[in-house]
Amino acid sequence: MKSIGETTREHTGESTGREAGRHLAVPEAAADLRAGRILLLYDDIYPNTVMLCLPAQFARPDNLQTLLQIAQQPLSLVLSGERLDALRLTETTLAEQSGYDGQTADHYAACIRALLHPMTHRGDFTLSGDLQIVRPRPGGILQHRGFAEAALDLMSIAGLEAGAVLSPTSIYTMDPDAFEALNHLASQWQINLLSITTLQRYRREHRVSLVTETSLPTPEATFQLLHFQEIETGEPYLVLTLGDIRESRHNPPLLRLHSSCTTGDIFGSQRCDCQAQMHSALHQIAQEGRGIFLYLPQEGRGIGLSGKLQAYVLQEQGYDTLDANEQLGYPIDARNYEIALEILQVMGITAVRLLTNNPDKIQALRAAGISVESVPLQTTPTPSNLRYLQTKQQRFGHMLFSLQGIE
Ligand SMILES: Nc1nc2c(ncn2[C@@H]2O[C@H](COP(=O)(O)OP(=O)(O)OP(=O)(O)O)[C@@H](O)[C@H]2O)c(=O)[nH]1
Ligand SMILES: [Zn+2]
Repeated sequence: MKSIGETTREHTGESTGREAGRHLAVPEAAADLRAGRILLLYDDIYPNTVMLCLPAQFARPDNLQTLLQIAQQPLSLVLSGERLDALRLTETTLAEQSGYDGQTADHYAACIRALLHPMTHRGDFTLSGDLQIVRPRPGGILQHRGFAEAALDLMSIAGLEAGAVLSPTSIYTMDPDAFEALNHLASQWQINLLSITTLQRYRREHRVSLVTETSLPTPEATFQLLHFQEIETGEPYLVLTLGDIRESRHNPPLLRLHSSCTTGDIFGSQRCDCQAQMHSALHQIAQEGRGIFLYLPQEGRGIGLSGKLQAYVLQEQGYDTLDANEQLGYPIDARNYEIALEILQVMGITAVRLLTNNPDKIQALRAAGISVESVPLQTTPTPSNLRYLQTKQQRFGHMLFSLQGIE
């Protein structure tokens, strides 16, 4: 008789049909969770209990009843450290303040819903009852091989709220008939399975996951919108694509790597030329009917909105954009393009025509083996952004031909 570990190491992790009770790859497991389905998590190397996992945001009396029926044990709720700190909760058991009537699915559902609700405060609960609150260790499954860490990593990969309901089954992976019992449980309840090793490998190999794909009609064109999410931080990376962008090697598509600029992109700030660059890039992609626009959460060249706005105050006192960053103790440019590169790799892009004036971006892509032809993205200088553009040209090395002849 094979142990769970032996059997799953033989297993490819790939799957064919959509029938339940299968061993899944991580993106499939994430899709199951997004569909509100329960997942069976098991450790295929270290002895442990097999765990049922449900996204907390989908917890309802009916699916909690299913968990209680399968496991016949009290439920646990994993919340992020940040959420538990906000609720001022340590690992403890608790019940809803009013209406507690024992271990029922209705009670659990109300309690979980309340704990997830952003307006819930510490005073709304009394500390009694049988919902076990679990705080995952920082760093997720890469730091600690536990179910709580696995569950919250999975929620982030799936783009779901950072909360998961866990319920231990009576199957223990050291039992001689564990594998048969696990498969029997999975097919009896139509639940798919995911091993901790599969998840850990995915986390080692990926920093972002593709959460949603939808379409986005804009004045320029109707783009395909891909929402990638950084697993560790939850930061969004939005990709607009147009046309067939595969086959990049022989016919490289236009690519814009656009660093977010709230003041420019949203309000049209004239301190910089970000919005003009954004519109120009989208327009050029639309004109060609083909290309990629990647919106990177790198506000203020990576120092964040607060830092950038403080830098603006210094610029009003005479500092240029580079010296203002340094004066505040920030690097002059805190960006890197590692996640953008991972996204391009996931999308199968090996050659691009990069819309930029920034030699660092060209260098970052070439260093990663992407063939890059640079396409200037020049805007017409305005009185408000001329000094900013001149600083970029003279001190950051940007290739800004539009400034030639302007004093
Ligand atoms: N710290 C800081 N960031 C700024 C300032 N003005 C714009 N930014 C940020 O700079 C980034 C845009 O960078 P740019 O230097 O305009 O352009 P680039 O992305 O380096 O290069 P291009 O591809 O040629 O556009 C965005 O993240 C903006 O929020 C500023 O004065 N200070
Ligand atoms: Zn800007």
